[in-house]
Amino acid sequence: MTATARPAAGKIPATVITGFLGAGKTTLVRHVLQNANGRRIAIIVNEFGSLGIDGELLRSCGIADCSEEDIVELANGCICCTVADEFLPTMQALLDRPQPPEHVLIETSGLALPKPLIKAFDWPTIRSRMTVDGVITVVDGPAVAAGRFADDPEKVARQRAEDPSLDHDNPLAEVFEDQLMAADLVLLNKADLLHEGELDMLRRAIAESLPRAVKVVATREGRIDPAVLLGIGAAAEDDLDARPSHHDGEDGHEHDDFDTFVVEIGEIDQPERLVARLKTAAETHDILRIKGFVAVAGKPLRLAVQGVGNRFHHTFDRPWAPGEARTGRLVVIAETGFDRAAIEAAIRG
Ligand SMILES: Nc1nc2c(ncn2[C@@H]2O[C@H](COP(=O)(O)OP(=O)(O)OP(=O)(O)O)[C@@H](O)[C@H]2O)c(=O)[nH]1
Repeated sequence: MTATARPAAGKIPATVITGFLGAGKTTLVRHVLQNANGRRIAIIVNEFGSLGIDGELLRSCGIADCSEEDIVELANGCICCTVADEFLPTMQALLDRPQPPEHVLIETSGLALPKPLIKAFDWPTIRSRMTVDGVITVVDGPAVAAGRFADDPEKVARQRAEDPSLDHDNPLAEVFEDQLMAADLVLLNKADLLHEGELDMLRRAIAESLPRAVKVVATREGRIDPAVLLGIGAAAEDDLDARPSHHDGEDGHEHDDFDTFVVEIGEIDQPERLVARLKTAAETHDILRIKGFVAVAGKPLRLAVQGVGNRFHHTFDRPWAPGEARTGRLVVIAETGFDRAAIEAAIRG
């Protein structure tokens, strides 16, 4: 890769990759790693659920330049709420390595608000040595086109009638908008699932909804030249006011709008049957995200399963390791209020 502009005073640049559940953040990170051309990149991966699926997916993708120690997982919680306890010590440890990384990519969980994370770069110990080079927001194009994050006007009117002080009724919309408003660059991903007309319309609508001029680029599987992503030189930690949030003025935020659990399943016979059950469960229970690994009878390889809304994808990713229990584990994320027992039953069949 051509050397990208090094931000001020030799600070190590960090790129924050945000975007709603399943938008394509891990896919983008993988693409950047595959095209790093020897650049020493460290990855911090944060997940909402307690299982580190994204870290696993990145580790199993067989990129020569990417060693295990360059992927640091912050699972079990949301990075925006664990900044002091987990994120800052992790960054400190990276900086204190004999050979610190040349660039740090931070993949937030799909439910994280990016602003508290950007603010953390203002802490004195980090500020002197690192800068937020840019915030990249990955958008699930088809999900936006389907109105996934749009308000339901009737519901809003009903709720406002009950509570006139209400700011927003829609937790999905709120997270999605916070992620967009923090962006230095928006990737309108999954362009392969949209028509040209839809792409143009979405590009315009997203650009117009942003508080400042930000480029919106259509991508497929995060395929974009890393030179465009890295080296933006935004110094976002100095520019927080330009990135409004629904949670400005609050001390923290709650994640009780969303919940997650893990379903354990034994060996399955046919991936297609499992996927059919998952689809039905996702549609019936309005599940936002399902992902994990499953063992298939007679197969030495582990099956990686991914679902966003009712769109599923499965692929064998790596052999089960010697001594590793062939137990399937699927993370389920949905808005709170779901029927866990019914979802588990529907998935197990
Ligand atoms: N059709 C299509 N699928 C895509 C594209 N990019 C990613 N995907 C698929 O979308 C699913 C989710 O992708 P991820 O990269 O895991 O998404 P993520 O944002 O990291 O997900 P979370 O970490 O759970 O929030 C996977 O099945 C990907 O293969 C794309 O451009 N087109």
